[in-house]
Amino acid sequence: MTAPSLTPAAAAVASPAVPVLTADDVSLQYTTRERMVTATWRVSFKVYPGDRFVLLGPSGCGKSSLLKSVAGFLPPVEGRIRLNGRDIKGPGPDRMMVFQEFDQLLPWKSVFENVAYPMRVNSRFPRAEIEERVRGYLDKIGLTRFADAHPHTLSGGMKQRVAIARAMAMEPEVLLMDEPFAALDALTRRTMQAELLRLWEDTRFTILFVTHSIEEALIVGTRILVLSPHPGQVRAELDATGLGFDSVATPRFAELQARIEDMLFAGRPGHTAEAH
Ligand SMILES: Nc1ncnc2c1ncn2[C@@H]1O[C@H](COP(=O)(O)OP(=O)(O)OP(=O)(O)O)[C@@H](O)[C@H]1O
Repeated sequence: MTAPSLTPAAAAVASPAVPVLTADDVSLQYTTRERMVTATWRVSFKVYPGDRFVLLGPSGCGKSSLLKSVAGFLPPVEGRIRLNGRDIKGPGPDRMMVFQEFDQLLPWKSVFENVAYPMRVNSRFPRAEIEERVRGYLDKIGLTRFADAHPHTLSGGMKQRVAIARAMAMEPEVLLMDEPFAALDALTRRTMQAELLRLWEDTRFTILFVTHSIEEALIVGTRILVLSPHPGQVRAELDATGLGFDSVATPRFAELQARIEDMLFAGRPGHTAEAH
């Protein structure tokens, strides 16, 4: 009897050992008229289905550039990025991005239409399913009552929720999140982190999440890639499985936090390893 063949995506889900996303020795550069900037230098990592994979590092280490490259907007000058075994050649609906900025929604469209928009301009789902899918995702993020509202009437947190619903509704292979909560106040940021974890518990989607907050990385991430300052190189990959809000005061959380701080700040003024 021959084994049933699986699509690359289905095969990746069937075997947790098959990465959904692979970056091999990825170097990224920008060439402007005045100079050439190396954003990352030979960065490698693997993201497995259901990972909440965090890229963590100081400002300018190339986190956003890596995300842009995975999204298909910035080809590597060296190395390869593959999604389900295929080289990334450009943007696609299998990788949806959530940004930090509150102005990522279309201001002239309602919340409902914002969430529906990528589905309407893509053939990923049958037309007849779109409305139901939008309603389902608005319900998931608690914004059903605001379906007809326009973005300018929403708070920052609500706008980010809409952006997350819009990206999730496409059911991408990887959800790309570029400091999605960085512009929110501390309280709303916590709420949104908790909400993301709740949504993840529901469907275990794959997330590639960029942050420069060590605490956020430990709360949100299952695996953390620590990058050195500019140009970004891999310092370490850490397992943060099982950590969350409940573990903020635990020895394991403190130990990982201290290790990351040492990696990022050792030798800098004001940093002493004994402080931990
Ligand atoms: N469009 C661009 N043109 C030229 N240089 C750029 C461009 N975008 C980013 N860079 C440079 O590439 C390097 C990496 O930038 P990137 O935004 O990826 O870092 P980051 O780690 O995401 O930083 P931050 O946390 O501040 O957003 C920086 O030196 C930055 O100045």
